[in-house]
Amino acid sequence: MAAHREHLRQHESSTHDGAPPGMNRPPLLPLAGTLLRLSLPLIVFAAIWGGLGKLEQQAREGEERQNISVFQRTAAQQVERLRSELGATRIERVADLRKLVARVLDSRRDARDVSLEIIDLGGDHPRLIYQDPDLRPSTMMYVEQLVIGQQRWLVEVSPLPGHYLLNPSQSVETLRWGGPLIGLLVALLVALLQSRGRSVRRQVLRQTSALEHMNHQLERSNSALQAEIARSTEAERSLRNTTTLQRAILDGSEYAIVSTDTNGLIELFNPAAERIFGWRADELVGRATPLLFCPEDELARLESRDGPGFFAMIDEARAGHAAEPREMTLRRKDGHEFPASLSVSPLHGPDGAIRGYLGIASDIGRQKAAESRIRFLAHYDALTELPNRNYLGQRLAEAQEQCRRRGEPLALLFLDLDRFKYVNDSLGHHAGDLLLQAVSRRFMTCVRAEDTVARTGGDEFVILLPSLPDRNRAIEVAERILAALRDPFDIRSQRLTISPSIGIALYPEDGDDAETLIKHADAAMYQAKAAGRNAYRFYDSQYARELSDRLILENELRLALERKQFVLHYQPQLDVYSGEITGIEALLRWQHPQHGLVPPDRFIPIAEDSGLIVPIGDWVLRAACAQAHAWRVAGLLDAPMAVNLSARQFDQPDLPEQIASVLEATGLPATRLELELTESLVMREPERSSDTLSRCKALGLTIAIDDFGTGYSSLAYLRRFPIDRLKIDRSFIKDIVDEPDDAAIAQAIIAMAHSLRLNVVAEGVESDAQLSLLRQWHCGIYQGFLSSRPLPGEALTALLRGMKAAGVAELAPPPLQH
Ligand SMILES: Nc1nc2c(ncn2[C@@H]2O[C@H](COP(=O)(O)OP(=O)(O)OP(=O)(O)O)[C@@H](O)[C@H]2O)c(=O)[nH]1
Repeated sequence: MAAHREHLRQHESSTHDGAPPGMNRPPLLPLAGTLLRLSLPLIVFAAIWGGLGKLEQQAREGEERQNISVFQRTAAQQVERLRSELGATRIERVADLRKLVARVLDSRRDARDVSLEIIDLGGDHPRLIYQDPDLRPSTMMYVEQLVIGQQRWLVEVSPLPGHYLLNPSQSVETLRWGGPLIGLLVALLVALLQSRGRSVRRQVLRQTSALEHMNHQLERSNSALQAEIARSTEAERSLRNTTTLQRAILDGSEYAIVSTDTNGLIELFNPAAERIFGWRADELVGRATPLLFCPEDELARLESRDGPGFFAMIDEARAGHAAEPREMTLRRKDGHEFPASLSVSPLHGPDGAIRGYLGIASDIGRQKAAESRIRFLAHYDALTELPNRNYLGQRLAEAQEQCRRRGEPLALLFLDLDRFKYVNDSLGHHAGDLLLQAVSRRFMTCVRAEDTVARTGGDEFVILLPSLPDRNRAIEVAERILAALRDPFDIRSQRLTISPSIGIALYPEDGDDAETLIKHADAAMYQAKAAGRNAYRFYDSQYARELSDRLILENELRLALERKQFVLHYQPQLDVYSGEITGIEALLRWQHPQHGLVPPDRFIPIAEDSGLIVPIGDWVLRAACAQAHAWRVAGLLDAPMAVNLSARQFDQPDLPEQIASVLEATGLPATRLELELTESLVMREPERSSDTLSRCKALGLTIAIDDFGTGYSSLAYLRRFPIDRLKIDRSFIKDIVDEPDDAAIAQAIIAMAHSLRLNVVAEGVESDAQLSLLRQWHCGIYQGFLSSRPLPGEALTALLRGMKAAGVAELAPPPLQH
């Protein structure tokens, strides 16, 4: 209202001043305004005055014209009368005439209203005959010539004073004064009307502005009302949704939701509550909590057992606070108790007062079980339920501390099952698991209660023997374990035998801390494995060092490929008679950044054991094929390239496809690739080997058996394989000159190979004498230092270029002369 009044005040002041509020009007404007306001009355005044003045003028002129005509008529009558009166009389003299005239005129003086003057025009000069004594100069005059006898007179008639006046009549006079007066009055009226109009306009403006303001107010209230209506519609909708949502939450909740009044009488019991407590809602509504779910003595017990329990929570709810969920034991209808999480919070009515309580409970039995399982798994192995590596660490630390204090030794046995992988591979993982469980149980029978048997991973176990009287006790346990596993296990109706390899480390002599002890026991276990398995070994620092060197080498070997530390050396194979190059063998070398060229026998076994041989072998195959192709393209050499294959490579099911793709990638024809496989490799699984070799052979490759003679296999047996060549191991060639037995064996191999139509290559030929014997025995090809050491690719390329330039095809020394 105050704002409205202020608005009106501002509006009024703006309409009064004729300028918007806050604006300074120039001082001339009021004057101009006043003049503007006065202009209409002035115009009206002038118009009326002018109009009535014109009327007065016309009336006056009319009156004058009328007076003149009356006067002229009267004057003419007077003159006519005079003529008639004078005409009747004989006048001899002017003086007589004058007298007569005077007399005539005087006789009717009283009745007359005009004066006369008669002038004689008969003489030389006009002569005044008669002049009325009452004659007064006048603006009106009637003149007529009067001829009487011989006399010519000019009669001038003038009105007597007071007669035929030209003064306006009363009405004209009224008009004369009435004009300005009426003009003034009308102007005043106009001014009055103007002022009234302005005031009315102001009033109308004020009312209009007030109406507009009210209109605005109305619009505002209208939109506020509409917003309010929309809000309340929305609130209604959301309330409906909330109610549906609440119902859905109550029905769908996995938590038991129970609401009570302030006296603890149940009002609501949701489906989850029915499930959890075993009561139906209709059995409980109106009954009192909490005794339904927890008997009094149980509540008291809870209070004392769990500290601030149920009642503390209710007290908190009564105080208006939602209590933190508490874990407590609750009871089902059938009396069964279960661990639960319960929270109680107050329910407030619209006035803010507490109108009841809401309890939310969940059965945390499974959660508790899961927690205890997690706790268990943090310390125990899930499969065998033996302590795990983590828990072993704790126990070991405790035992060590105890032994240190007591000055007693301690033994750590590291056990790994021998060839456990085969159990998994042949009978499946599940059988492997069952075996691990059975083995664990047997281990437990071999130790005292204070000992710890832990499973540290896979098929590895650690047995901790604290407070040893002496090292014999460790031996005793190790032997007991070996003996315990000697009896077969019955796993899924299969009788299985498994043995362990055991490494033993002693505290304090083999290590002062847990990590070292475990590492050394592990190293000793490797030694037991190396010694043929199913055995135990005490830690031996020398052996451990070697093992550690080997591990270091293995790690370096893993990086060698990507660091491009491998190189190929090539050794030519020569015709024993002509000395021509009939083939090249690719030999792998490791260019170690610190140790220089590492001999293959130092790293190939490691590569094979670790599986690294597969990617390395693949690299060898590609590099050798690429080099052979390069020599062919350069026109330097067109002989087969021999590449050694490891067992792991050979075992790859898609080996032929891999070789085919390498040949395609490098461009080398299959006929220019020879695969060398050791005798023991192909004899491992003869059927599979035969199949793989046939598939390789089908590509067009040549197959050679390497190191022949070392694998104790019979040549007759080898015939079953699709092979092209035999390579006699250098150990047989080495002494053929001096050892007749070796010579006989070599000769026999060559002869038998010939009978089977196989080519024979003698390896490791270093002397002319050896070569000469080989020639005698018709061994077709040889390879060895005698002709060339294995050479780097560039060196052999240079050699081949030299031979080509010299036009020689033989690399061999000149044949010996006998
Ligand atoms: N069934 C089963 N096998 C497992 C489990 N953990 C690891 N293994 C297998 O156990 C085998 C352990 O093999 P290794 O110890 O390396 O080799 P091995 O065959 O025992 O041979 P050696 O130890 O050299 O005698 C691997 O094949 C793993 O896959 C397990 O929990 N259950």
